[in-house]
Amino acid sequence: MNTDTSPKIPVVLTIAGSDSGGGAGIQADLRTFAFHCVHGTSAITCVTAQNTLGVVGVEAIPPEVVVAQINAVCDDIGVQSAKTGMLLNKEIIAAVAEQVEALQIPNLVVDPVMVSRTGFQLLDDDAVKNLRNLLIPKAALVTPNRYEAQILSGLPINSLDDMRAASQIIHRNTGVKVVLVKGGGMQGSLRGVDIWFDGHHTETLTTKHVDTKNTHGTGCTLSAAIAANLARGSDLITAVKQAKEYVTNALSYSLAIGKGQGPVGHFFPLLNK
Ligand SMILES: Nc1ncnc2c1ncn2[C@@H]1O[C@H](COP(=O)(O)OP(=O)(O)OP(=O)(O)O)[C@@H](O)[C@H]1O
Ligand SMILES: Cc1ncc(CO)c(N)n1
Repeated sequence: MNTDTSPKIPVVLTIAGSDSGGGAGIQADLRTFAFHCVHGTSAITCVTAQNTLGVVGVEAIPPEVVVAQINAVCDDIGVQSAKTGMLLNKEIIAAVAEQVEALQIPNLVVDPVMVSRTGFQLLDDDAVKNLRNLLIPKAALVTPNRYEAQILSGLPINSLDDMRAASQIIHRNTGVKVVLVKGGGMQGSLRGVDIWFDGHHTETLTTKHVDTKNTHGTGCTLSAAIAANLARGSDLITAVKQAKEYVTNALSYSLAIGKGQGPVGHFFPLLNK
């Protein structure tokens, strides 16, 4: 084959856990990458047994195997951006932070995954310190949800003003370039509202609230879409706005599968054709 005709496709890396139900984690990330026309690569940090009802088991991948996956991808293929999702424990976080630094991985989006929607703990209690001190400072963007923003800022969050205050504290405490506090865990129409803080400007990013119980994977999908948009050349605020639109569409076309909270649906570009 004449490789000169190969399209130039950006490459993105996800460092995250596997979700057997296919709605979140690595599975959501790779699907999101494909629908953004970027080539997805992965470093799996843990394997979860989960479905739409919740998480029933989790097994960690040894940190050196996580590192080997990151190196295998970066040494040969190279990436234009990366995201982290479920990292599970402090050893994996420290190893990932070291590789991000050593390999100078660009455009890092950190989704500081801590607890599933169904209340299952996805990060050890003693791992928050490493997330805050080692990994988040290396990110272009950190995307805590309501619960994660409360843990990272120490503030209870019940209003938009609380989300704004938390974003500023997280920015100050970690030195991350930009904080996006997500509103999916808030009440009513605030569920479609996120707060952006870059150290100078606060922006309130609003998309229409979608009334559905099938919201599994919104956070993973958002951070994966942001990383994909960055790899395609969008600036950060544009990447976030485009990703929010994608998530809103995915919520509108979410899948009523399983007996619990179904996943967001990525097939909207292919439907009604
Ligand atoms: N019902 C909704 N309608 C519109 N947008 C929503 C809704 N729920 C969540 N979002 C949006 O989805 C994105 C992810 O936010 P959310 O707070 O749900 O993340 P998360 O809790 O990390 O997700 P996950 O359930 O995957 O852990 C945000 O941009 C948020 O505004
Ligand atoms: C593997 C995995 N990553 C992230 C989340 C958060 O939605 C989840 N439930 N499972």
